Amino acid sequence: MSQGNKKCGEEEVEEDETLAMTGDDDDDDDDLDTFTDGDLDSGCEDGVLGCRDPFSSEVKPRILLMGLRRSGKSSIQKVVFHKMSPNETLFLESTNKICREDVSNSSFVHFQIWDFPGQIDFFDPTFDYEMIFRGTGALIFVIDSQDDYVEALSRLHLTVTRAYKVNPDINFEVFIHKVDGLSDDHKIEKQRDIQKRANDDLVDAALERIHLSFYLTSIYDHSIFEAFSKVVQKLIPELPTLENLLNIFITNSAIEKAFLFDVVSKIYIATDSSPVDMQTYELCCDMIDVVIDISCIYGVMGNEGGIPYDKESMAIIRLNSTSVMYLKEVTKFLALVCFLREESFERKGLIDYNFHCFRKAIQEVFEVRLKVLRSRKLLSHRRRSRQATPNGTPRVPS
Ligand SMILES: Nc1nc2c(ncn2[C@@H]2O[C@H](COP(=O)(O)OP(=O)(O)OP(=O)(O)O)[C@@H](O)[C@H]2O)c(=O)[nH]1
Repeated sequence: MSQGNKKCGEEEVEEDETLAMTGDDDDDDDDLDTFTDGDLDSGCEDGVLGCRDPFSSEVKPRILLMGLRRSGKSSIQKVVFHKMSPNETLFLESTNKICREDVSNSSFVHFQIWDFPGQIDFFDPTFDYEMIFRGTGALIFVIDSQDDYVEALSRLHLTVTRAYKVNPDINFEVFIHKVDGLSDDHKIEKQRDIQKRANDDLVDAALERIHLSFYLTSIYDHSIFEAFSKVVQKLIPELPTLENLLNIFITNSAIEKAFLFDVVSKIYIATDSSPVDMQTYELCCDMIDVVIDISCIYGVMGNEGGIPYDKESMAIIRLNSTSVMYLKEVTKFLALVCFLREESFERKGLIDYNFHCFRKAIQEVFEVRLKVLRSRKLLSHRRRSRQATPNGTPRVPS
């Protein structure tokens, strides 16, 4: 099914801003001074985006997209989060500013993506890279596998070592990208070579403790969604609980595989502990496309104009391999997609009952998360008000 349904995808993005870099700034406590006033106003009011909030990296982690020019960073962002069709990315213009975007699709998927222009020197003294790396959850470094990657590897090394010094908790993710043009053997060979060289560079710098994760990706198939799913999953603190709930659900319902999907982005935020088979994942993505496309055509649009996806959303697809795919709404943004044998599906009543319990448990996890977020906000609000005098000016330390 088509991935180019922009209408369905548009709602996922709360805001899309382009930040301009300005001069340097010594004040470590106020990250935003590195950007223009306009950006400050539009992007970070009340600490909603958490830029001034010391807990921001936990509340809304940043995912940085870095790499050389034309490696495919903007294309990845557009295809995964804007439903742009891969062919349209041919016409994307080169990014010349840092583009920041808030992704708040679901109760669990909340983060900011910062797309960096390939040609900038982010170690320029006027550029506050410490501020950027400090609030970062994951750094995705994109390497164009169809190009000579010697320069990309040295830039990767520089980026990773600098970032690690500022924030050792960053997850370093390397996308060996544009592998659609390579044969299977060639892909494996490239991955092995890139992985070896990147790790050797770290060993030479006595930084072997830095862990790099590698993924073979392309916007022309589902590999980019799968890789992004894994990157995002590492940033979800509730992941073990979600996996556990899925394990309990599938064992009690004779289901073979279950994914918890963020419907808009098709990122799966959790799955049970059995291994993920790429074909199964692709079928699940296609099923979501079918449901959303059919709902867009025949469904009733809500007042908010979001995707036509609600409590009633469900679908059953019988495959000719005697398997059944079953999709059900879990929350406003999440769907459970299951794979099971036809004979297991005869006990649909039991599956639906177990699903009811599963959904309730997910909602409880979500409520706990909300409570934690609220208390963090309150805490940072109190800290800020303690730092300010009644008329709002900063309190001068006595
Ligand atoms: N074959 C192939 N081409 C891709 C893939 N991803 C991106 N491209 C192409 O690569 C070119 C550059 O993509 P961009 O997304 O603009 O690259 P960028 O890294 O954002 O570039 P800058 O903004 O200059 O830093 C475009 O023509 C894309 O169509 C892929 O997975 N496979």
